[in-house]
Amino acid sequence: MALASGVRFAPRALLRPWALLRGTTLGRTEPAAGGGGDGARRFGSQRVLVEPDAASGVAVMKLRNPSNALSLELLTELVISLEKLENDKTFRGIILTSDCPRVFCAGLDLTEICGRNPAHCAEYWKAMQELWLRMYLSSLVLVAAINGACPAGGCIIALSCDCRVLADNPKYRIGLNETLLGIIAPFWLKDTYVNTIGHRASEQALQLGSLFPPAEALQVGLVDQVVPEDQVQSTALSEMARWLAVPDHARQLTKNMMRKATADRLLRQRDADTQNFVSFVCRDSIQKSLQAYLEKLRQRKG
Ligand SMILES: CCCCCCCCCCCCC/C=C/C(=O)SCCNC(=O)CCNC(=O)[C@H](O)C(C)(C)COP(=O)(O)OP(=O)(O)OC[C@H]1O[C@@H](n2cnc3c(N)ncnc32)[C@H](O)[C@@H]1OP(=O)(O)O
Repeated sequence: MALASGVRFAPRALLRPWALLRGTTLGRTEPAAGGGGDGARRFGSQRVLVEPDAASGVAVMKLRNPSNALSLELLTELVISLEKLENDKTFRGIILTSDCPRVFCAGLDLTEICGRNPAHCAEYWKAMQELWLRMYLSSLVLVAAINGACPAGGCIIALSCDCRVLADNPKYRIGLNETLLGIIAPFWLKDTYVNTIGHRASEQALQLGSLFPPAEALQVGLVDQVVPEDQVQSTALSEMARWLAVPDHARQLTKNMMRKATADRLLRQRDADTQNFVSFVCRDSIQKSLQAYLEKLRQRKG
């Protein structure tokens, strides 16, 4: 972590050369609609589309998985896209949004932990930890433009950003609803919640598994702005400008000062956290609940 320079403090050594890029098209670049020079070239993969604007130093990163459930592939592609932008000094900020109607991110992809062996569950959870660590400690400004439902793992992604703009639609609820699914948010999610909305509000919201509609999310401090749906992107850009008005080194070191202890706590206990997760989700009772829940989701669709 090159803390002294104040430029890059995301822990590079965290990234493992996962051999799981099956079926991805990472690194492919294509001209953006309307053509243009280098500043308009977008790149991406099956599940993440990146639209970089070199002139402003801001890239828009769009999730485009079904329901944006956090599959292993999506987690990996997000980490790689993030790293690519962090390594390119042209970029100072990312707006993270969804290309999927009505859903920002459906949280953990439950098919990754339902009926899978412990080794797969462990690989999956490590990838989840990795993305959170990368995002939470990113040297870039991350603004979440939340244009859809944002439960559980979706909320974690949003919380790891520096700022959140939520579309004013009562169906777009946000929060950590794990308890209602019979699961428990691990300590680092709890810590992130507490860092964002404070201890008492987190205690209540975590125990009750609250999913907040926009006005309540704003009131509790879970999001920074609630705006009409067609203004989410423009508001995210205005927020970005506000954050980018601050000198990078001062903002980055301050961000690190605020977040490092929380991230370090996970880094110290990463293996134990993985073991807890695996032994928990591999229990018969949890597997049965997961199966029933997935079935309910599929039936609800019809
Ligand atoms: C002391 C011990 C300590 C132990 C520590 C261990 C802790 C272990 C637990 C760890 C907890 C980690 C924290 C994170 C948890 C999670 O994220 S759990 C996932 C929570 N997410 C949800 O509950 C969301 C479920 N989905 C929905 O509510 C809706 O789908 C939606 C997001 C609101 C979108 O609605 P709509 O647009 O109407 O789409 P649908 O038709 O409902 O869905 C489309 C298809 O997508 C599938 N799908 C949806 N969500 C998921 C998902 N999360 N995983 C997998 N698949 C999902 C859905 O089934 C549909 O599929 P098809 O029918 O095949 O199209």
